Amino acid sequence: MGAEVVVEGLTKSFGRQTIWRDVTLTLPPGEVSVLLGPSGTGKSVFLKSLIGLLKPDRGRCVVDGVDVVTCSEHRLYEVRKLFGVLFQDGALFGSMTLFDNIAFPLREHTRKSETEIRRIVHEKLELTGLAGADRKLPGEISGGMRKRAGLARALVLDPQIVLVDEPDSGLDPVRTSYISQLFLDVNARSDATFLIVTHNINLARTVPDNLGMLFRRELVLFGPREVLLTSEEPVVRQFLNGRMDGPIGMSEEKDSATMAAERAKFAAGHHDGGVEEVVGIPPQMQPAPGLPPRPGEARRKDRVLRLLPTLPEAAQDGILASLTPEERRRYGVDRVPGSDRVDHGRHRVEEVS
Ligand SMILES: Nc1ncnc2c1ncn2[C@@H]1O[C@H](COP(=O)(O)OP(=O)(O)OP(=O)(O)O)[C@@H](O)[C@H]1O
Repeated sequence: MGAEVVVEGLTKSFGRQTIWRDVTLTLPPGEVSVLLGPSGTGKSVFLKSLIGLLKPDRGRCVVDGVDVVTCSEHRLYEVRKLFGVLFQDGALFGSMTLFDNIAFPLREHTRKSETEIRRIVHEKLELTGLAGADRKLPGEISGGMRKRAGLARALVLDPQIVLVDEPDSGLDPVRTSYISQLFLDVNARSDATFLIVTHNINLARTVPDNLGMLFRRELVLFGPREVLLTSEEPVVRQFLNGRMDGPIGMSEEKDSATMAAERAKFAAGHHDGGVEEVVGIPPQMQPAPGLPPRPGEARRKDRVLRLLPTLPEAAQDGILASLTPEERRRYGVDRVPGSDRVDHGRHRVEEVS
Protein backbone atom coordinates (compact mmCIF):
# COMPACT_ATOMS: atom_id res chain seq x y z
CA MET A 1 0.00 0.00 0.00
CA GLY A 2 1.20 3.54 -0.77
CA ALA A 3 2.38 5.86 1.98
CA GLU A 4 0.14 8.35 3.74
CA VAL A 5 1.09 12.04 3.56
CA VAL A 6 -0.15 14.20 6.43
CA VAL A 7 0.14 17.96 6.00
CA GLU A 8 -0.64 20.16 9.00
CA GLY A 9 -0.65 23.96 9.13
CA LEU A 10 1.86 24.25 6.30
CA THR A 11 2.80 27.83 5.38
CA LYS A 12 5.20 28.97 2.69
CA SER A 13 6.48 32.44 1.83
CA PHE A 14 9.19 33.80 -0.43
CA GLY A 15 10.45 36.93 1.33
CA ARG A 16 7.32 38.96 2.10
CA GLN A 17 5.13 37.10 -0.40
CA THR A 18 2.98 34.48 1.32
CA ILE A 19 2.24 31.72 -1.19
CA TRP A 20 -0.20 29.76 1.00
CA ARG A 21 -0.82 29.47 4.71
CA ASP A 22 -2.13 26.89 7.16
CA VAL A 23 -2.63 24.18 4.58
CA THR A 24 -3.91 21.03 6.28
CA LEU A 25 -4.80 17.86 4.39
CA THR A 26 -4.14 14.13 4.32
CA LEU A 27 -3.40 12.19 1.17
CA PRO A 28 -4.95 8.82 2.04
CA PRO A 29 -2.68 5.87 1.21
CA GLY A 30 -3.22 4.42 -2.24
CA GLU A 31 -5.89 6.96 -3.21
CA VAL A 32 -5.70 9.40 -6.11
CA SER A 33 -6.01 13.07 -5.19
CA VAL A 34 -6.12 16.14 -7.41
CA LEU A 35 -5.22 19.69 -6.41
CA LEU A 36 -6.79 22.46 -8.48
CA GLY A 37 -6.16 26.18 -8.35
CA PRO A 38 -5.77 29.20 -10.58
CA SER A 39 -2.32 29.85 -12.05
CA GLY A 40 0.16 31.20 -9.55
CA THR A 41 -1.60 29.92 -6.42
CA GLY A 42 1.41 27.83 -5.51
CA LYS A 43 0.47 24.32 -6.58
CA SER A 44 3.97 23.54 -7.85
CA VAL A 45 5.45 25.08 -4.72
CA PHE A 46 3.22 22.72 -2.72
CA LEU A 47 4.48 19.65 -4.61
CA LYS A 48 8.08 20.75 -4.11
CA SER A 49 7.43 21.25 -0.40
CA LEU A 50 6.15 17.69 -0.06
CA ILE A 51 9.45 16.28 -1.28
CA GLY A 52 11.53 18.77 0.70
CA LEU A 53 12.86 20.63 -2.36
CA LEU A 54 11.43 23.79 -0.77
CA LYS A 55 11.31 24.46 2.96
CA PRO A 56 7.98 25.72 4.33
CA ASP A 57 8.16 28.37 7.07
CA ARG A 58 5.78 26.61 9.44
CA GLY A 59 3.82 23.40 9.79
CA ARG A 60 4.45 19.71 9.32
CA CYS A 61 4.51 17.40 6.35
CA VAL A 62 4.74 13.84 7.57
CA VAL A 63 5.58 11.18 5.00
CA ASP A 64 5.70 7.61 6.22
CA GLY A 65 6.20 8.91 9.75
CA VAL A 66 9.00 11.40 8.88
CA ASP A 67 8.41 15.17 8.98
CA VAL A 68 10.18 16.37 5.83
CA VAL A 69 10.08 19.98 7.08
CA THR A 70 12.37 19.35 10.01
CA CYS A 71 14.17 16.06 9.32
CA SER A 72 17.90 15.80 8.63
CA GLU A 73 19.25 15.85 5.06
CA HIS A 74 20.09 12.17 5.45
CA ARG A 75 16.47 11.24 6.39
CA LEU A 76 15.18 13.45 3.59
CA TYR A 77 17.37 11.62 1.07
CA GLU A 78 15.84 8.33 2.23
CA VAL A 79 12.25 9.67 2.24
CA ARG A 80 12.65 11.04 -1.29
CA LYS A 81 13.15 7.49 -2.54
CA LEU A 82 9.47 6.87 -1.71
CA PHE A 83 8.46 9.49 -4.30
CA GLY A 84 8.19 9.37 -8.06
CA VAL A 85 7.73 12.82 -9.57
CA LEU A 86 6.45 13.66 -13.03
CA PHE A 87 7.37 17.27 -13.68
CA GLN A 88 5.46 19.41 -16.19
CA ASP A 89 7.90 18.97 -19.06
CA GLY A 90 8.98 15.45 -18.13
CA ALA A 91 12.34 16.93 -16.98
CA LEU A 92 14.29 14.51 -19.16
CA PHE A 93 18.00 14.90 -19.88
CA GLY A 94 18.09 16.09 -23.49
CA SER A 95 21.37 14.39 -24.38
CA MET A 96 20.38 10.95 -23.04
CA THR A 97 18.26 8.33 -24.80
CA LEU A 98 14.91 7.42 -23.24
CA PHE A 99 16.52 4.19 -22.01
CA ASP A 100 19.29 6.06 -20.16
CA ASN A 101 16.84 8.66 -18.84
CA ILE A 102 14.62 5.96 -17.37
CA ALA A 103 17.58 3.94 -16.10
CA PHE A 104 19.06 7.02 -14.40
CA PRO A 105 17.35 6.67 -10.97
CA LEU A 106 18.19 2.96 -10.88
CA ARG A 107 21.87 3.63 -11.60
CA GLU A 108 21.89 6.53 -9.14
CA HIS A 109 20.01 4.98 -6.21
CA THR A 110 20.41 1.20 -6.46
CA ARG A 111 23.13 -1.37 -6.97
CA LYS A 112 21.17 -3.33 -9.54
CA SER A 113 23.05 -5.07 -12.36
CA GLU A 114 22.75 -3.77 -15.93
CA THR A 115 20.75 -6.89 -16.82
CA GLU A 116 18.24 -6.15 -14.07
CA ILE A 117 18.17 -2.46 -15.04
CA ARG A 118 17.43 -3.41 -18.65
CA ARG A 119 14.55 -5.63 -17.52
CA ILE A 120 12.99 -2.91 -15.36
CA VAL A 121 13.42 -0.14 -17.95
CA HIS A 122 11.80 -2.26 -20.66
CA GLU A 123 8.94 -3.13 -18.30
CA LYS A 124 8.29 0.59 -17.66
CA LEU A 125 8.62 1.43 -21.37
CA GLU A 126 6.03 -1.25 -22.10
CA LEU A 127 3.73 -0.01 -19.33
CA THR A 128 3.77 3.55 -20.69
CA GLY A 129 3.31 2.51 -24.32
CA LEU A 130 6.88 3.37 -25.31
CA ALA A 131 8.17 -0.08 -26.24
CA GLY A 132 10.61 0.30 -29.13
CA ALA A 133 11.34 3.99 -28.41
CA ASP A 134 14.24 3.31 -26.02
CA ARG A 135 16.96 4.65 -28.35
CA LYS A 136 15.17 7.95 -29.09
CA LEU A 137 16.34 11.25 -27.66
CA PRO A 138 13.72 13.44 -25.89
CA GLY A 139 14.00 16.00 -28.70
CA GLU A 140 12.97 13.39 -31.26
CA ILE A 141 9.60 12.47 -29.72
CA SER A 142 6.26 14.25 -29.21
CA GLY A 143 5.24 16.07 -26.04
CA GLY A 144 2.86 13.24 -25.13
CA MET A 145 5.63 10.67 -25.46
CA ARG A 146 7.94 12.86 -23.35
CA LYS A 147 5.27 12.92 -20.62
CA ARG A 148 4.98 9.14 -20.74
CA ALA A 149 8.77 8.80 -20.64
CA GLY A 150 8.77 11.12 -17.60
CA LEU A 151 6.16 8.87 -16.02
CA ALA A 152 8.20 5.74 -16.83
CA ARG A 153 11.17 7.36 -15.09
CA ALA A 154 9.02 8.46 -12.13
CA LEU A 155 7.86 4.84 -11.68
CA VAL A 156 11.19 3.11 -12.05
CA LEU A 157 11.91 2.84 -8.33
CA ASP A 158 8.35 1.58 -7.66
CA PRO A 159 7.43 4.69 -5.65
CA GLN A 160 4.87 4.63 -2.85
CA ILE A 161 3.84 8.19 -3.68
CA VAL A 162 3.53 9.64 -7.20
CA LEU A 163 3.41 13.42 -7.64
CA VAL A 164 2.34 14.77 -11.01
CA ASP A 165 2.58 18.43 -12.05
CA GLU A 166 0.12 19.43 -14.79
CA PRO A 167 0.07 16.22 -16.83
CA ASP A 168 -2.20 17.87 -19.41
CA SER A 169 0.03 20.84 -20.21
CA GLY A 170 0.77 20.76 -23.93
CA LEU A 171 -1.40 17.69 -24.50
CA ASP A 172 -4.62 17.48 -26.52
CA PRO A 173 -7.79 16.37 -24.66
CA VAL A 174 -7.59 12.84 -26.04
CA ARG A 175 -3.95 12.32 -24.98
CA THR A 176 -4.87 13.82 -21.60
CA SER A 177 -7.51 11.09 -21.19
CA TYR A 178 -4.97 8.44 -22.17
CA ILE A 179 -2.46 9.65 -19.60
CA SER A 180 -5.26 9.84 -16.99
CA GLN A 181 -6.08 6.21 -17.80
CA LEU A 182 -2.42 5.36 -17.31
CA PHE A 183 -2.42 6.94 -13.83
CA LEU A 184 -5.41 4.84 -12.78
CA ASP A 185 -3.87 1.70 -14.28
CA VAL A 186 -0.60 2.30 -12.43
CA ASN A 187 -2.54 3.00 -9.25
CA ALA A 188 -4.49 -0.27 -9.65
CA ARG A 189 -1.27 -2.25 -10.11
CA SER A 190 0.87 -0.51 -7.50
CA ASP A 191 -1.58 0.91 -4.94
CA ALA A 192 0.68 4.00 -4.81
CA THR A 193 -0.65 7.27 -3.41
CA PHE A 194 -1.15 9.87 -6.18
CA LEU A 195 -1.31 13.66 -6.05
CA ILE A 196 -1.95 15.34 -9.40
CA VAL A 197 -1.84 19.10 -9.84
CA THR A 198 -3.87 20.28 -12.81
CA HIS A 199 -6.16 22.90 -14.35
CA ASN A 200 -7.91 20.28 -16.43
CA ILE A 201 -11.56 20.11 -15.39
CA ASN A 202 -12.29 16.91 -17.27
CA LEU A 203 -9.45 15.16 -15.45
CA ALA A 204 -10.48 16.67 -12.12
CA ARG A 205 -14.08 15.49 -12.54
CA THR A 206 -13.36 11.96 -13.66
CA VAL A 207 -10.03 10.74 -12.24
CA PRO A 208 -9.54 11.40 -8.52
CA ASP A 209 -10.92 9.99 -5.31
CA ASN A 210 -10.25 13.30 -3.57
CA LEU A 211 -10.26 16.87 -4.82
CA GLY A 212 -8.91 20.09 -3.36
CA MET A 213 -8.44 23.67 -4.43
CA LEU A 214 -6.00 26.44 -3.54
CA PHE A 215 -7.18 30.04 -3.79
CA ARG A 216 -6.25 33.32 -2.10
CA ARG A 217 -3.31 31.74 -0.31
CA GLU A 218 -5.51 29.11 1.31
CA LEU A 219 -6.79 25.62 0.75
CA VAL A 220 -10.44 26.32 -0.03
CA LEU A 221 -11.46 22.67 0.16
CA PHE A 222 -9.96 19.22 0.27
CA GLY A 223 -11.95 16.02 0.58
CA PRO A 224 -13.87 13.33 -1.27
CA ARG A 225 -14.42 14.37 -4.91
CA GLU A 226 -18.17 14.66 -4.35
CA VAL A 227 -17.66 17.58 -1.94
CA LEU A 228 -15.89 19.87 -4.41
CA LEU A 229 -17.96 18.76 -7.40
CA THR A 230 -21.20 19.72 -5.63
CA SER A 231 -19.80 22.79 -3.86
CA GLU A 232 -21.62 26.09 -4.28
CA GLU A 233 -18.50 28.13 -3.36
CA PRO A 234 -18.35 30.89 -6.01
CA VAL A 235 -14.65 30.29 -6.65
CA VAL A 236 -15.24 26.57 -7.19
CA ARG A 237 -18.22 27.14 -9.50
CA GLN A 238 -16.28 29.74 -11.47
CA PHE A 239 -13.23 27.52 -11.84
CA LEU A 240 -15.17 24.41 -12.86
CA ASN A 241 -17.06 26.43 -15.46
CA GLY A 242 -14.11 28.46 -16.78
CA ARG A 243 -16.06 31.72 -16.50
CA MET A 244 -14.73 35.26 -16.06
CA ASP A 245 -17.74 35.93 -13.82
CA GLY A 246 -16.54 35.31 -10.25
CA PRO A 247 -13.77 36.03 -7.76
CA ILE A 248 -10.87 34.76 -9.91
CA GLY A 249 -9.44 37.50 -12.12
CA MET A 250 -6.69 37.85 -14.67
CA SER A 251 -4.06 38.00 -11.94
CA GLU A 252 -5.61 35.54 -9.53
CA GLU A 253 -8.22 37.56 -7.64
CA LYS A 254 -10.47 40.61 -7.97
CA ASP A 255 -11.54 43.26 -5.50
CA SER A 256 -15.28 43.63 -4.86
CA ALA A 257 -15.59 46.83 -6.97
CA THR A 258 -14.09 45.11 -10.04
CA MET A 259 -16.30 42.11 -9.44
CA ALA A 260 -19.45 44.28 -9.27
CA ALA A 261 -18.51 46.20 -12.45
CA GLU A 262 -17.88 42.95 -14.31
CA ARG A 263 -21.08 41.40 -13.00
CA ALA A 264 -23.03 44.33 -14.53
CA LYS A 265 -21.28 43.79 -17.86
CA PHE A 266 -22.12 40.06 -17.88
CA ALA A 267 -25.71 40.77 -16.77
CA ALA A 268 -26.00 43.11 -19.77
CA GLY A 269 -25.15 40.21 -22.06
CA HIS A 270 -21.34 40.26 -22.39
CA HIS A 271 -20.05 36.68 -22.85
CA ASP A 272 -18.28 35.49 -19.69
CA GLY A 273 -16.38 32.72 -21.47
CA GLY A 274 -18.33 29.82 -19.97
CA VAL A 275 -20.24 27.61 -22.36
CA GLU A 276 -22.59 25.54 -20.26
CA GLU A 277 -23.13 24.93 -16.58
CA VAL A 278 -20.88 22.11 -15.41
CA VAL A 279 -22.90 20.28 -12.76
CA GLY A 280 -23.08 16.93 -11.05
CA ILE A 281 -20.72 14.09 -10.40
CA PRO A 282 -19.77 12.11 -13.47
CA PRO A 283 -18.81 8.46 -13.00
CA GLN A 284 -15.16 7.95 -12.09
CA MET A 285 -12.78 6.46 -14.68
CA GLN A 286 -11.81 2.88 -13.92
CA PRO A 287 -8.64 0.84 -14.51
CA ALA A 288 -8.45 -0.72 -17.98
CA PRO A 289 -10.37 -3.98 -18.42
CA GLY A 290 -8.30 -6.93 -17.25
CA LEU A 291 -6.58 -5.01 -14.46
CA PRO A 292 -7.46 -5.63 -10.83
CA PRO A 293 -9.81 -3.15 -9.12
CA ARG A 294 -8.03 -0.31 -7.34
CA PRO A 295 -7.47 -1.22 -3.67
CA GLY A 296 -7.46 2.52 -2.89
CA GLU A 297 -10.96 2.86 -4.29
CA ALA A 298 -12.30 0.15 -2.01
CA ARG A 299 -10.58 1.65 1.05
CA ARG A 300 -11.91 5.08 0.07
CA LYS A 301 -15.46 3.76 -0.04
CA ASP A 302 -15.16 2.54 3.56
CA ARG A 303 -13.52 5.79 4.63
CA VAL A 304 -16.03 8.05 2.92
CA LEU A 305 -19.01 6.08 4.22
CA ARG A 306 -17.64 6.56 7.75
CA LEU A 307 -17.32 10.30 7.05
CA LEU A 308 -20.76 10.53 5.44
CA PRO A 309 -22.70 12.26 8.24
CA THR A 310 -20.05 15.03 8.39
CA LEU A 311 -20.26 15.86 4.66
CA PRO A 312 -22.52 18.45 2.99
CA GLU A 313 -25.91 17.08 1.91
CA ALA A 314 -25.24 17.36 -1.83
CA ALA A 315 -22.00 15.38 -1.43
CA GLN A 316 -23.84 12.74 0.64
CA ASP A 317 -26.41 12.43 -2.14
CA GLY A 318 -23.70 11.88 -4.72
CA ILE A 319 -21.92 9.26 -2.63
CA LEU A 320 -25.11 7.36 -1.83
CA ALA A 321 -26.11 7.46 -5.48
CA SER A 322 -22.84 5.82 -6.50
CA LEU A 323 -23.47 2.73 -4.32
CA THR A 324 -24.90 -0.49 -5.66
CA PRO A 325 -27.95 -1.91 -3.81
CA GLU A 326 -25.64 -4.55 -2.30
CA GLU A 327 -23.24 -1.84 -1.03
CA ARG A 328 -26.14 0.12 0.40
CA ARG A 329 -27.17 -2.94 2.37
CA ARG A 330 -23.58 -3.63 3.46
CA TYR A 331 -23.04 -0.08 4.70
CA GLY A 332 -26.52 0.05 6.21
CA VAL A 333 -27.35 3.26 4.35
CA ASP A 334 -30.85 2.03 3.54
CA ARG A 335 -31.59 3.03 7.08
CA VAL A 336 -30.27 6.58 6.61
CA PRO A 337 -33.21 8.99 6.93
CA GLY A 338 -34.17 10.84 3.76
CA SER A 339 -33.92 7.92 1.34
CA ASP A 340 -35.70 10.13 -1.21
CA ARG A 341 -32.36 11.98 -1.42
CA VAL A 342 -30.76 8.79 -2.68
CA ASP A 343 -33.07 8.61 -5.66
CA HIS A 344 -32.58 12.28 -6.37
CA GLY A 345 -28.80 11.85 -6.39
CA ARG A 346 -28.96 8.78 -8.63
CA HIS A 347 -31.04 10.71 -11.13
CA ARG A 348 -28.47 13.49 -11.23
CA VAL A 349 -25.54 11.17 -11.77
CA GLU A 350 -27.30 9.49 -14.65
CA GLU A 351 -28.18 12.85 -16.10
CA VAL A 352 -24.55 13.87 -16.53
CA SER A 353 -23.13 10.49 -17.50
N1 LIG B 1 11.95 29.60 -5.95
C1 LIG B 1 11.07 30.63 -5.92
N2 LIG B 1 11.45 31.83 -5.46
C2 LIG B 1 10.58 32.86 -5.38
N3 LIG B 1 9.28 32.78 -5.77
C3 LIG B 1 8.85 31.62 -6.24
C4 LIG B 1 9.71 30.47 -6.35
N4 LIG B 1 9.01 29.44 -6.85
C5 LIG B 1 7.76 29.91 -7.04
N5 LIG B 1 7.66 31.20 -6.69
C6 LIG B 1 6.43 32.02 -6.74
O1 LIG B 1 5.39 31.29 -6.10
C7 LIG B 1 4.15 31.57 -6.73
C8 LIG B 1 3.44 30.28 -7.02
O2 LIG B 1 4.12 29.60 -8.07
P1 LIG B 1 3.71 28.14 -8.58
O3 LIG B 1 4.55 27.84 -9.77
O4 LIG B 1 3.76 27.18 -7.44
O5 LIG B 1 2.20 28.37 -9.00
P2 LIG B 1 1.21 27.33 -9.70
O6 LIG B 1 -0.05 27.38 -8.93
O7 LIG B 1 1.89 26.01 -9.85
O8 LIG B 1 1.03 28.05 -11.10
P3 LIG B 1 0.74 27.44 -12.57
O9 LIG B 1 -0.62 26.83 -12.48
O10 LIG B 1 0.75 28.66 -13.44
O11 LIG B 1 1.84 26.45 -12.87
C9 LIG B 1 4.46 32.42 -7.95
O12 LIG B 1 4.19 33.76 -7.65
C10 LIG B 1 5.94 32.22 -8.17
O13 LIG B 1 6.53 33.35 -8.74
